[in-house]
Amino acid sequence: MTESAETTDGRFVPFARMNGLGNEIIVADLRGSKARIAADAARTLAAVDATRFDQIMAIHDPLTPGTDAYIRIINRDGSEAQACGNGTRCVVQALSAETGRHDFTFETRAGILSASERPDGLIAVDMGIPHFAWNEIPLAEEFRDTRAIELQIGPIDAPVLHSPSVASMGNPHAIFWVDRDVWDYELDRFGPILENHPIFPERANISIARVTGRDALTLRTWERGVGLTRACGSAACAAAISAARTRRTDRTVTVTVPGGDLLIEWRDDDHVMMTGPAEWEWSGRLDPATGVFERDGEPVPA
Ligand SMILES: N[C@H](CCC[C@H](N)C(=O)O)C(=O)O
Repeated sequence: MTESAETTDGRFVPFARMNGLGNEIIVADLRGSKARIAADAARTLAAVDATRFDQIMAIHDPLTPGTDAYIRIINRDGSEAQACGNGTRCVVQALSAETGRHDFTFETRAGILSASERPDGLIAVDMGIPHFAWNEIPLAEEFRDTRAIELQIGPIDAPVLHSPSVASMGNPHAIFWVDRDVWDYELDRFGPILENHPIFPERANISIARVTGRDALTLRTWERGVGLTRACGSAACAAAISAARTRRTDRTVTVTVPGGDLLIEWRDDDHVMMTGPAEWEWSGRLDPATGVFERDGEPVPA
């Protein structure tokens, strides 16, 4: 994080452009400020190449004693998400660089989670416990068994994708199982239709997954409020637990996403652990009300 916010008129807050396996993340530091990042400001930042992002992780002062920060998660379209695994790793790396600490506890809309930077630099996040009940995901109608729900796309008699597993990792996910290469499917075409399907009253993150072994799967995700991304940590968790729940894999799985590998472990205490990298790219300052920004070392815009 940068120290330069004080040199502005107070509107600007420090941010870092980072990524988690190619999931494009802006970590914005709003601690000590009453400001929030406006949805319009987020959309403005998303429209500029340099600051195009999948999620903004807005770090706020803690609400609950014992936590290090409250994190608001903002999607590219300005909507809010409950969970973001890759972004959480970026926050850990940023705060670890700032404080020298390695263990953190955060609060998000999905609850309280802990995360640690390991000596090898990888970051492990406790993504909490999954939820499988139809009304917790949520779905618009009752399904007793969410390991495979009735939903398909493509011709009625020869659907291209069908019978997804659905799960909540704090945010809603649908996982379509496929036998062929995950790149063979037009996720850019089906993603928007499925994300906004009436069965998902809060929309959903849509993934296609191919099981490649008892401990491995490949995954592509169309993210709610974003679109195709190179990685989605909560989707990797949702896919891994759904694979284990349907006996396709064991409970520890390497999930290969377009940006690389995430290790997911569904522990016996029901918590889902996600381990992977985070990378800093550059830092700057932004105005949370407008989305006006500048890189460190450049003059502050008027
Ligand atoms: N990229 C994130 C997921 C963001 C989820 C968001 N698109 C939503 O639920 O609205 C991750 O690594 O978990």
